[in-house]
Amino acid sequence: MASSSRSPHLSPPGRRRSISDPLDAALRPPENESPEQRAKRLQAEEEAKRRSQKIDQMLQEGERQRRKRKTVKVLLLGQSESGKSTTLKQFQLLHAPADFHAERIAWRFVIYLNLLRSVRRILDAIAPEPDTTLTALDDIEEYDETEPPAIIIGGPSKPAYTNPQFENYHRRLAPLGDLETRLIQQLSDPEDNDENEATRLPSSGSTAWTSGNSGSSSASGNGAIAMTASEYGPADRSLPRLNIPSGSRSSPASPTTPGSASGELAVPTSFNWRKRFALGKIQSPKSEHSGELQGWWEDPDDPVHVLNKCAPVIIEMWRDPMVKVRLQEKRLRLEESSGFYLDEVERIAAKMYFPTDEDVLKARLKTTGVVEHTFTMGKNSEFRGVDWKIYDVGGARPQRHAWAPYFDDVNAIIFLAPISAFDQVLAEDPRINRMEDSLHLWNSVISNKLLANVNIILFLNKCDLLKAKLESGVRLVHHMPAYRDRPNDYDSVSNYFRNKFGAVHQSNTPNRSRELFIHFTSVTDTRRTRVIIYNVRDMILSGNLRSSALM
Ligand SMILES: Nc1nc2c(ncn2[C@@H]2O[C@H](COP(=O)(O)OP(=O)(O)OP(=O)(O)O)[C@@H](O)[C@H]2O)c(=O)[nH]1
Ligand SMILES: [Mg+2]
Repeated sequence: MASSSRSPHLSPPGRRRSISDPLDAALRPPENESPEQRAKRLQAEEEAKRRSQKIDQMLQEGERQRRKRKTVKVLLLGQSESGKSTTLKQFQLLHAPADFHAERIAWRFVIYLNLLRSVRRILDAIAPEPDTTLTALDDIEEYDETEPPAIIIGGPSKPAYTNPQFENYHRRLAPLGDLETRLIQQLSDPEDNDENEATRLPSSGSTAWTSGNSGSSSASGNGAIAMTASEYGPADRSLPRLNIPSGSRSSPASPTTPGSASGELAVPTSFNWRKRFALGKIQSPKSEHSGELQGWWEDPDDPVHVLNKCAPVIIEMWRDPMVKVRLQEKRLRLEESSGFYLDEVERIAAKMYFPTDEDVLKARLKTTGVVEHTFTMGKNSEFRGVDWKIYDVGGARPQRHAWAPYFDDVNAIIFLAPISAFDQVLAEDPRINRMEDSLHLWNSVISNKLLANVNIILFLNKCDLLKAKLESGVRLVHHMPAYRDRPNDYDSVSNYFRNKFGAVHQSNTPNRSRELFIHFTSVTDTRRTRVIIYNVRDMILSGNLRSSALM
């Protein structure tokens, strides 16, 4: 085969073109090229080559940057109600405030439900009770009498009780039963027919909202209320009703487990309820004149109207001195419970109520499954280009099996232990003291070999509640005899817990050189938590980036 004479720099190595190749002919220098023309052509070719090299360089830089983009994975661990989701909300408030604010309105129904749960707890507490002679420990099956518990739970039972106002409150608040059902249906995923796991509360049953069976009230001294769909009283048909999509009405995938002793609101991770209720998505009536969306408060079917109508009764009941005495007798400190809004009923039940940041941080919605959130460090951050992935897991016992798959490539763990919970039991298992559970869980996390090189940050959380609890006279030694005669003040107790958790780490960590970072937190407090989060974030990021030589 004949070969042509071509400019060598135009011929790709290893490839020979036939003389008839039109591209080759086009690229060949003109036959009668003058020296000036040749110089010009060579200059143009040089320029093209320079441009091409520059493009190559830019592409390489892009690739280098892409590879440099690092994801730091952080796992939030701890028992149920330890504050994991609240910590995630604080991260969101810091790194994606616009999203957080856009979603605030979606929390309205959750907040209503939290308020209704508190009302239900009061009604249960003041319901007539027959004489009982059992002690809390007698109630526990399999309790080994030869071995006293390390941590004491429960307390002695009370004699028969009747509250003269019970029937009155009960009757006037009956519409809330129907409202609660409707709110739960609203928050249920119409597509999801799976049975959603919900926390089993240590109560034998709730009488709230129901009529005629007030003598069979729960005797739980723990303030836990069970809610079952069948227990709701007859709905007040004269009240405005909310339009429930037919899918959810026929197969209510209730966030609680109907028929079981469960009362904790939980929406499955797969259902994006926040999006459904975000601003602009709410079905509201349109103005007759402009056709524009008006507020939900103009919708006669909106739940706010029932709540608004019952608000004066709720306030009256909450302020009733006899109710206060009863709650004290039952050691029910509702102020310290999750999702407490009873002191703000007027504001929450107002027709134009719009949740504040604090309201959203206080709202209680149990996590089921694992929720992943990604935040990208902003342009002005020294960690720009870094993705910060946070996994929020369900902390209740039946949820914990889902944690292990995330241990593989995690960079840091924020473990939350609510240190105010020393006198409480697990909602899902009333035989177990919360503090005991937290310490066990802590031990299994820090002794896990897979996590040996993972940064561990411990949040000793709910310090605000711990302070309030100790100030109200609750003594740690009554629940943890090992505390003996140490002072019962906040500093002594919080340091005791710090040492206890620190000692468990010291003795059981598979990595002796691992540093443990401990913070005393109240993660509902935005100002203080912000500072802690900044410190933790920078520590985790710089530690991880440095160790992978990317800084
Ligand atoms: N007062 C007070 N309340 C807190 C604090 N931390 C969390 N809470 C409240 O406690 C409740 C439970 O917090 P969550 O963040 O939902 O708990 P969680 O660990 O995600 O629980 P699960 O999803 O069941 O695993 C919420 O109502 C929070 O507002 C705190 O430090 N102080
Ligand atoms: Mg959660």
